[in-house]
Amino acid sequence: MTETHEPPEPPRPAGSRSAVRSLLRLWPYVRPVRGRLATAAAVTVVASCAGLAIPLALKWIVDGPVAGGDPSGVWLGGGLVLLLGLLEASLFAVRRFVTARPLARVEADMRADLYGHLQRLPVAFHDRWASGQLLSRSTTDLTLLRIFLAFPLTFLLVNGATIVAGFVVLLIQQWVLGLVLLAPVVPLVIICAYFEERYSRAARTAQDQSGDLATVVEESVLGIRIIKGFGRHRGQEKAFAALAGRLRGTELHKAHLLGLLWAFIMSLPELAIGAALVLGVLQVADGDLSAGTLVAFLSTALALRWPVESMGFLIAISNEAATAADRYFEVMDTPVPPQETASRPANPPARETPGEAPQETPRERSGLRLEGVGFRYPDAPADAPPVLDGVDLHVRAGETMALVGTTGSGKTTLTALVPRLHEATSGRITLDGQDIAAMPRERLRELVSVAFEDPTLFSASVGENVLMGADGGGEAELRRALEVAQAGFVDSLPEGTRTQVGEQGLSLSGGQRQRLALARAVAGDPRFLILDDPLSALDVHTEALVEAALREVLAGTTALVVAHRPSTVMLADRVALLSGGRIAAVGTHHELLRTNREYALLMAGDEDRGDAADAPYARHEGGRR
Ligand SMILES: Nc1ncnc2c1ncn2[C@@H]1O[C@H](COP(=O)(O)OP(=O)(O)OP(=O)(O)O)[C@@H](O)[C@H]1O
Repeated sequence: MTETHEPPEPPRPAGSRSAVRSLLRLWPYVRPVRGRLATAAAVTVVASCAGLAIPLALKWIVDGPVAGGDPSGVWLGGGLVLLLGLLEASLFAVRRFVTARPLARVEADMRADLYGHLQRLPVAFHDRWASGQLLSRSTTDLTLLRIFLAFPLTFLLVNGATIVAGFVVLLIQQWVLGLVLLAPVVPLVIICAYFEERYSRAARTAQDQSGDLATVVEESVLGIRIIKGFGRHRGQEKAFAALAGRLRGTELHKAHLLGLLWAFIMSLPELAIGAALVLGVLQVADGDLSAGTLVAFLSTALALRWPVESMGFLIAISNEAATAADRYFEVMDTPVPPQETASRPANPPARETPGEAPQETPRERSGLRLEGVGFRYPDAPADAPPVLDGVDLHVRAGETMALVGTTGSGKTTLTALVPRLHEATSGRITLDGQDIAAMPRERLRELVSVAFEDPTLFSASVGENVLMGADGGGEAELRRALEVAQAGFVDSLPEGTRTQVGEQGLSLSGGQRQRLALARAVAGDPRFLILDDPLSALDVHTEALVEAALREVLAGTTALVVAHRPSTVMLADRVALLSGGRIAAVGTHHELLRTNREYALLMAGDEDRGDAADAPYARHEGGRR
């Protein structure tokens, strides 16, 4: 952890883009509610017309009953104005009612689609993207889009139409004064175009920065023990303050731009209204214009103030919504590998098609086989050697193979290829003779179960966490899995197996979490078991108990177990040594201790000491330190 903590950069778009084009991409989601939105727009138009009719009623009152000294006419006119006002207000309320529910649905649908897509995207995508960026896209950005659809979208159209209709009314009333009011339109259009481009850029930066901030907060919350343990809270605070300061700067820049736009949008029309007022008064004085027409003209012009002034923040929100749409579709446009939805053709051709029961003969129970398997991480530097290069390994059916190698030799990477968390870049992997590349995902998940070094648990009950590994498994399955993992401690939890474990199982110890993760892996009796150093957090006594129970499970399973310690290696029938991206040696623990210097050094926990070649390997024969 460094003082100037920088979250990984998410992919950011280059160049400019059209806000309209970005927003048009929302159409598939908006289409089902288009009727409601159109109704809301129509209601808003009627409400705006009611508002625009008020000045006309005023003109009638001034030129008619007021000029003619008719009090009952004034009362009638007053009543009419009141009615128009009430109609306008109630129609705006109806608009809200019509749109609220369907737009909440649109937001929920978009969020569900994003979540579903994230689940299908490969692990490599999640390795590359900061979690805060994904979090902010699925929360703040979608809320922004709902707000846009509920308010600015309708009002941009309605206010635009109101402005056009208002100017037509103004020109009909008094075309010279109307032209005076129209004069600011050209400079305002130029200013808006200038503003739009700059505001879009600032909005994008601000939304990305708030995603970065979310990443830092999330990492700080998850890593709170490390931060406290290393006394790094001041450093984290500084890093957070730096990022928050940058976001604040961007928000201020946005506010500055918006303030400038508003200043123009408000002052230019005001100047035009002032000029029209002076001109109108002179015309009334000359007798060229009736006082009623001037009142109506000015009332109409004033009624247009809100639609004109609102354009500033409507454009601003629309820009932010366009940015939110871009950010949303950047994730949604990331293609899901075809294998996530269907099997890909393999050589030899797949022996089963999705949905079919696997065709299997005893001859095909050939275990787990890796043939010429190579792998390179997609974001690895071009000149870096592949992590795995021509791995050949055969784990016989029912056999337990330990996988050992120095730190960073690629053990975890290799184990991740079997459940296809990553796709091998070359070679092939077969399970009982079936190429996993041609196997439907569901089938692969049924066959292979995994437990990783980092035992992630979900915010759910202990039972639910364990039975994730056994679709439809019941109490008996749960008990058996807990027993194998020596996880009897669950019975002393407040609600036994129904106890909720917190985010990442934080309320449990590392060893307890590891045992639950192991129970999850063995529940459901998988035919193939992949365990990545499953006993590393256990004390010697518990480890021995888990090993004894695990041995029974492993007896009927084909297993690949990443091992760092001789005690874990002792669970295995044979051991494979991964070195230089390949399998350098395969044999029993004792054979390799005798014949392979690198293996012997590894088991001695002394891999870096070159002069230890002649160390008395025999002392490890017992398998335990
Ligand atoms: N997501 C990733 N992107 C790029 N490179 C990665 C990624 N994950 C791991 N690597 C690199 O791949 C190599 C193998 O890593 P891996 O985690 O498989 O090693 P390992 O043998 O399991 O190590 P350990 O014993 O410490 O767990 C390392 O050099 C590592 O830096």
